[in-house]
Amino acid sequence: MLTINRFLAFLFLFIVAGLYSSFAFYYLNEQETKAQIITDEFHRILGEASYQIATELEGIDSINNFKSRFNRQVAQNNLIDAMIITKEHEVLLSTNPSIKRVPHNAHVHSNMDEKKVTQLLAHEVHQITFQVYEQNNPIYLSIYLYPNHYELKGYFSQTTNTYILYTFFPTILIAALLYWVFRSRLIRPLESLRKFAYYHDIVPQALKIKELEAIRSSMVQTFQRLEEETKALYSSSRKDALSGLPNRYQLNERLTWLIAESSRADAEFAFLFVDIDNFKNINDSLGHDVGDELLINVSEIMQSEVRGYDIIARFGGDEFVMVINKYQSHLELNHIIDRVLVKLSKTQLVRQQPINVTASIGVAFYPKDGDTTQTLLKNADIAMYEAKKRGKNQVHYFTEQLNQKIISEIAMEQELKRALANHEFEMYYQPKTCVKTGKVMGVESLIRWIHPKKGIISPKEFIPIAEQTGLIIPLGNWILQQAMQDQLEWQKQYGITLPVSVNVSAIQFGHDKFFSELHDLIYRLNFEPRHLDIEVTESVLMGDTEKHLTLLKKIRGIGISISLDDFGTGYSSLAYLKTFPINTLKIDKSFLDDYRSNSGSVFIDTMVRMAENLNISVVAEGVESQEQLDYLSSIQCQCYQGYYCSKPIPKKEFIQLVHKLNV
Ligand SMILES: Nc1nc2c(ncn2[C@@H]2O[C@@H]3COP(=O)(O)O[C@H]4[C@@H](O)[C@H](n5cnc6c(=O)[nH]c(N)nc65)O[C@@H]4COP(=O)(O)O[C@H]3[C@H]2O)c(=O)[nH]1
Repeated sequence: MLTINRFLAFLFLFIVAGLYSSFAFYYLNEQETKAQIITDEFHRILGEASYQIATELEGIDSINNFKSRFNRQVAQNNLIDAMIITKEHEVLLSTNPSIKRVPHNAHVHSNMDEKKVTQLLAHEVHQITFQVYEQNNPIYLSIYLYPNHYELKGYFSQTTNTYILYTFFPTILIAALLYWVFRSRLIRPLESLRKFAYYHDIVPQALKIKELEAIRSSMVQTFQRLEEETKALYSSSRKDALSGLPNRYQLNERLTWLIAESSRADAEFAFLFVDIDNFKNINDSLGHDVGDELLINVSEIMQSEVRGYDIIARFGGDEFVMVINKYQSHLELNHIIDRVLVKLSKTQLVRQQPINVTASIGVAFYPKDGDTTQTLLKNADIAMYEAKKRGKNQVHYFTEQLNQKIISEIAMEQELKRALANHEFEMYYQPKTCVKTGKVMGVESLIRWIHPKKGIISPKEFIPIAEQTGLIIPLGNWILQQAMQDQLEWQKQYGITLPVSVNVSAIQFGHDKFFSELHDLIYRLNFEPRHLDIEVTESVLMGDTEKHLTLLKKIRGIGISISLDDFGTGYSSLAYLKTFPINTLKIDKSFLDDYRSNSGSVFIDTMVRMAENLNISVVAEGVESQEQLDYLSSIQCQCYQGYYCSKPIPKKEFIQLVHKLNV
């Protein structure tokens, strides 16, 4: 590729060659002119001498009269070595006594028209022949001129030196000057522009060449603009646009730095994952603008509670991360978190609307709970979810135990999916027995997971996970169908008609299609609805009251009865019993465990009396002994469930049990 340096080298060679050839032309021309002048001079001398002799010679004997003139001529002209006059082969006169013979050199030329320097130097002798009369007889004389070759060579070599002197130095000087101009005005500026374009560091000085200066100034402007844009982009890519807090990228960077620093100093810091409780509701009901402003408020509140070296970042949506370090004790850290929670829960005025929010915070510690950003984030997130589960508006600290629990829950989810597809579930049945007669009055269906490796798994282990993952919907449908089919089978095969109770979880109950699917199933199986009892817990009543009341009424409307499970353990309210169409109260096992104590018996007695007054039947759960049964009998509780009668058993065993008890 052609570079400027190469181009300049070519240019200089061209200039040097041009200068040299023009100087050479001038020099050669000049040499030729000088050679011509010298030759002409020799010509003139010979011509003049021949004329003088021809006109003045009186007789051949008087030829020596011209000697003095010839001597003078030779003496005056240092380019002439000698002159002689000859007649035929005889030397008549000579300015140099050593020349005694007529030159017979083959190189003697009489033609003096050629004017080349080399030929001038090559001529050894110049000659002219002319005619004179001796007693009226013509005779021919010749004059020979011997050039002084030593002087001639010296003369021409002197001009050659002068030529070299006059051509070499100016050429080198001009070339050097041109090179300097090009280098300082073109090559160096271009090189500085190249470096500037590549490194963007040193801004080149203003340039002398107008076009280059235009390029330089436009480059400077462009780079300045690019730098500003890059800065703006860098800042926006690291900041959350809404709150102005660092975003997750900046958080990652700062955490990486903090982890390195803490690892060196062997220090601990707390990683807090903060999630605003029910933020979606605020967004949905009050609009995104209000939601956005609320998030700004929240970020300001959090900022006001931490110190400069702590980090607050918006992680996305309503999730924030706080990294708190340099606290004296966990107590101090807890104070900080508490302050944030308290301040957040105070009524906030957003667009003239008073809004109450709370937050759930999960805490993981570096390095105890994780020594990478990912692990800390994951563990703080797990802890945050635990805080939510425990009722929100609180902080929960991560522990490895909790982590393991979550991990096994995740594994359980996968296994549950597989189990559902592989039909690994089976319904067990536990009788509801009459306290007085000991006969089976009804039956509760209780699911079991027959795991191929682990054996029977209790519903307490997998139902909560099925609820969390939504698997409870297909599983719940299967349970209902299985319980109804078994009930129908007992009727048809054994003539046993017992109402079957099926547990329905709050999530299953809240599912939009719950009623329609239940209705379809009953219709499809041709099942008598009054033989079905649905067991719900108090949490079902606490949710969307209006919706659930309507649903319960619809269920009751088609003839299905409703039992309230685990009664007395939750937020039992008399209002529920008044409002909701409940058929049966199931007194929780914990009360029966405690029946001997005064307070325990009072509760059981009160519940039985209250149910009686409200025309609601009662089932006491968890009866394990004759004493408990006697007690129930003494307070006129009609029905019980418990190991005392039977544990939950497979359907075939259950039928045998019914046959045995209901004789
Ligand atoms: N120690 C003791 N325990 C007794 C006694 N009598 C009954 N139990 C146990 O008490 C639990 C009663 O069921 P739950 O309160 O509805 O509590 C159930 C229910 O909430 C849930 N569950 C069970 N099956 C299903 C189901 O098919 N669907 C749904 N959604 N949940 C179910 O799992 C929970 C646990 O079920 P299980 O392990 O079968 O445990 C059953 C039963 O085996 C007793 O005398 N002593």
